[in-house]
Amino acid sequence: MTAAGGRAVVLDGKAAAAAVKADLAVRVAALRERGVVPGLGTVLVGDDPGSAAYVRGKHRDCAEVGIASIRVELPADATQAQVEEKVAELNADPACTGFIVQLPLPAGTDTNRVLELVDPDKDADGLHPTNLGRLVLRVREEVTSPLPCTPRGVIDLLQRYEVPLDGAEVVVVGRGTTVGRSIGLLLTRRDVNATVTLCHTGTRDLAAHLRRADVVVAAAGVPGIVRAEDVRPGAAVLDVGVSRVVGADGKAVLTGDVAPGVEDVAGWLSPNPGGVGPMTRALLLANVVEAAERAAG
Ligand SMILES: Nc1nc2c(c(=O)[nH]1)N[C@@H](CN(C=O)c1ccc(C(=O)N[C@@H](CCC(=O)O)C(=O)O)cc1)CN2
Repeated sequence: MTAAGGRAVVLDGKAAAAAVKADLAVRVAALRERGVVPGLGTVLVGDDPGSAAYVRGKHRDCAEVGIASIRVELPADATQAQVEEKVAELNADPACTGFIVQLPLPAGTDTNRVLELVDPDKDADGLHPTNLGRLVLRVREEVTSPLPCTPRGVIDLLQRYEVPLDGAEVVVVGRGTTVGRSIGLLLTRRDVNATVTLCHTGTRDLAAHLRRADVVVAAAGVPGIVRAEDVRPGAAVLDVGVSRVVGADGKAVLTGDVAPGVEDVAGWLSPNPGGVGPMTRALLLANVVEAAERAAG
């Protein structure tokens, strides 16, 4: 499907996530018939309302597909040792077949140290150094270790809507851990075959990069950083950024990285909300189910 009438085709993440979850529900039922119950654990540290809402959403999704839920919560002033202890408990818990530590962790917590302590076989986020390393090493073959959820969601959406990726110029904006740094590894695998440029705050002329992109993945967390005048007509634009801004009515609203007007230039556009976010959640469940399937043989 391509754009018609000058407006972008919507990359509908809610519909795509529903399809992913329907498939997973069947696979979970098959696992349960074999006596295997996949279980997702979450570690939430602190009282950030956004993080708490994401974690609640993850457990709602689990209930939808038949995955068991294990919730661990710690106060914002939890020590590094307390966070590490919870990770160790989930590593040892047979009811937990995969888990995540909700990010960001409060200031003062060593995030990398925490992520390193997650058992790579239970790493539902695909962010353990071993799994990121496997992604680097296995660029030529089917990767069987968990993949980071948002990059996986971006590629799934692009492929579902048949956005051409073979030989495409992809510009990623943002070099964060959960998206920017790893997405290039997936997009440059031989079965995808895109060419990737990773732009960030040190990039000299972002607009020049954007203007030649066939696909833009905006994951900077800077509202409106991708402007209509910088998007090549017909390009696919995926809005992954999430920023909390205060609206005209004084209320906080979530906003993405893509400025209004891009929908009139782009060929495909993932809305925000309703685009990559729901896919991030659905592919987290996929990582949990696949880990349980691998463990069950
Ligand atoms: N351990 C992790 N922490 C974080 C990740 C991650 O992948 N693993 N990503 C983000 C937050 N995140 C998942 O945790 C996430 C963000 C957004 C959505 C989502 O579905 N958003 C909706 C809108 C929700 C709203 O309106 O409040 C959408 O885009 O439609 C899901 C998951 C940082 N932390």
